[in-house]
Amino acid sequence: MLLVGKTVLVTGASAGIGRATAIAAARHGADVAINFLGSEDEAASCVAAITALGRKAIAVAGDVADPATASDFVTRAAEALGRVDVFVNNAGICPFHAFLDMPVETFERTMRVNLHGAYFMVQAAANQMMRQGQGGAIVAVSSISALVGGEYQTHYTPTKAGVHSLMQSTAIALGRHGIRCNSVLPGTILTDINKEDLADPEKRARMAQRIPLGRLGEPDDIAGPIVFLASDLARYVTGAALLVDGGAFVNLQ
Ligand SMILES: NC(=O)C1=CN([C@@H]2O[C@H](COP(=O)(O)OP(=O)(O)OC[C@H]3O[C@@H](n4cnc5c(N)ncnc54)[C@H](O)[C@@H]3O)[C@@H](O)[C@H]2O)C=CC1
Ligand SMILES: C[C@H](O)[C@@H]1OC(=O)[C@H](O)[C@@H]1O
Repeated sequence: MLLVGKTVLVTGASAGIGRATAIAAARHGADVAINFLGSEDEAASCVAAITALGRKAIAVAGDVADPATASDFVTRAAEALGRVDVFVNNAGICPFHAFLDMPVETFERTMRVNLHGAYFMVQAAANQMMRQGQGGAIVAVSSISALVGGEYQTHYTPTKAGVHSLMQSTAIALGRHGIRCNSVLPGTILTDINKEDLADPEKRARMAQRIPLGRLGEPDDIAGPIVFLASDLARYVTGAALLVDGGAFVNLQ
């Protein structure tokens, strides 16, 4: 159990990697607050899974693209659970689209959710950790896409590079306060974000073949590394980026 007595906040946690992370944190002894947008039922199901593990949980609705959501989420989490020790910035979108006719709205929405949202959420969480005066850990879900391109992800990959860069800069800004900032860089993980893109069995098989570990990832493959970075086992790790991709990145030829 790596997070006993900690309070963990996760954005976009009603499904996918966020949900797996929230539940893994509870399994490791943490109380958990989740931010979500959309399905109340999915959020309630995540809360139920956490409380079934004997931990406290709350769900707070909010669009991370709105900067006001950040202070609302952090304030309500701290009121309900007492404090904020770990913040996981996970919420994200990837509406696949070609470059040459990228709609302005798609570009701007992707930036606002993935990058602006991360910025204001991390800032709000860090300010709460500062008020508590006992340090903390921030983990951002970046991507292998911070390191490589994607033909239909020209709006998305810069946000993931941006999130990775944000962790490097906040690691410097917050290190003296005992707040560690790291990112995880998942490879391709089977979730709703890529359900449509990977619906073609040939594409899916081609992607899996490129992965030395022989399969696409699942949300729990990412939850473990996030829990590790959030925990005191990683107490001297800050400004780091942990690639969690089954070996895909190094498999050039
Ligand atoms: N699935 C993959 O292959 C990879 C995913 N990632 C990143 O992982 C993170 C989680 O994505 P997945 O679990 O894969 O997809 P997902 O679609 O299952 O989960 C995304 C979550 O973010 C929430 N969300 C979306 N927009 C939001 C907003 N404006 N405000 C609040 N919540 C919002 C969604 O409701 C959902 O719960 C994203 O940041 C994504 O970029 C990174 C690398 C690979
Ligand atoms: C959504 C994509 O399948 C996924 O997102 C990422 O960040 C990965 O690089 C994959 O392209």
